[in-house]
Amino acid sequence: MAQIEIRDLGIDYRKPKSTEVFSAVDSVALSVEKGEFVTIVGSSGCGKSTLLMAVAGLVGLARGSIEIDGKRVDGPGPDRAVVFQEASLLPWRSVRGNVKFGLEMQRWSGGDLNERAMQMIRLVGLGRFSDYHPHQLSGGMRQRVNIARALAVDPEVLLMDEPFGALDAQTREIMGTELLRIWERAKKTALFVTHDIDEAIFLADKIVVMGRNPGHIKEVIKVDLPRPRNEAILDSDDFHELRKRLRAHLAEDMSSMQLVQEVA
Ligand SMILES: Nc1ncnc2c1ncn2[C@@H]1O[C@H](COP(=O)(O)OP(=O)(O)OP(=O)(O)O)[C@@H](O)[C@H]1O
Repeated sequence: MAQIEIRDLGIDYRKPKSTEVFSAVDSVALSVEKGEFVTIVGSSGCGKSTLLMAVAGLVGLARGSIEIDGKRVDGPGPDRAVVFQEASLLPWRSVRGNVKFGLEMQRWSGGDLNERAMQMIRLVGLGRFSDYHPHQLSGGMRQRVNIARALAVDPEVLLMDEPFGALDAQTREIMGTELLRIWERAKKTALFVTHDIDEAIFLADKIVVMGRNPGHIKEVIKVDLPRPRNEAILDSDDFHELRKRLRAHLAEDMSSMQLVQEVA
């Protein structure tokens, strides 16, 4: 049995200042195996975040179902942790305090809590910075704290919405490699939304390519590149081939968007 099973998913939103409802995601079916790293790509507004938030239990479903380990998702739960684009850290708490915060919410306490927090901080490579406060960290370091906080509560599934979107290209690449190292040790199932084609390939066991109007899955591409991966893989023929395939998908979406704008 797959760990995440999405069947015939549909999500509707209300248009701003209107009673009219539109379908943001429709007829989405997806299976994700335990421990798999799945990236989600597609042009802006095609429903990537909506799909991720639905798995997080933060968006209501209009149609279909989502199951995690056979249990229907009907709201947020401790089996899932979300990492957003902006590191949402408490500025008055240290790195350790921030990581402990998530654990406190789940009623951890005492020495266990401190040990668990430090274990996660070391896992993301910030052992020396545990007493620093968010304003004393770089953007990449802040996102590591965010990831440590998400992993600390030991979720089954890690949901990431453009977690490196606000970082510069070089830091982003470093964070990608770091994330894979962490993921390989933490052995979590991961769903990762990104605009970046190279990032989508580099991280994934499989890539979900979404199309728009309404958001749907166009293709699921299996990535057979060997692991562990490093930047050298970006120059391999297989990587180039996958990049070409994804670019073609996105170009197709862009040209259909232009057509809609011209007709309008
Ligand atoms: N809370 C909301 N209420 C109404 N419409 C929404 C809401 N959230 C998203 N939408 C709309 O739903 C559609 C899908 O949005 P979503 O953010 O899921 O797309 P996305 O692929 O993640 O976009 P991007 O890549 O730009 O972040 C868009 O048309 C967006 O405007």
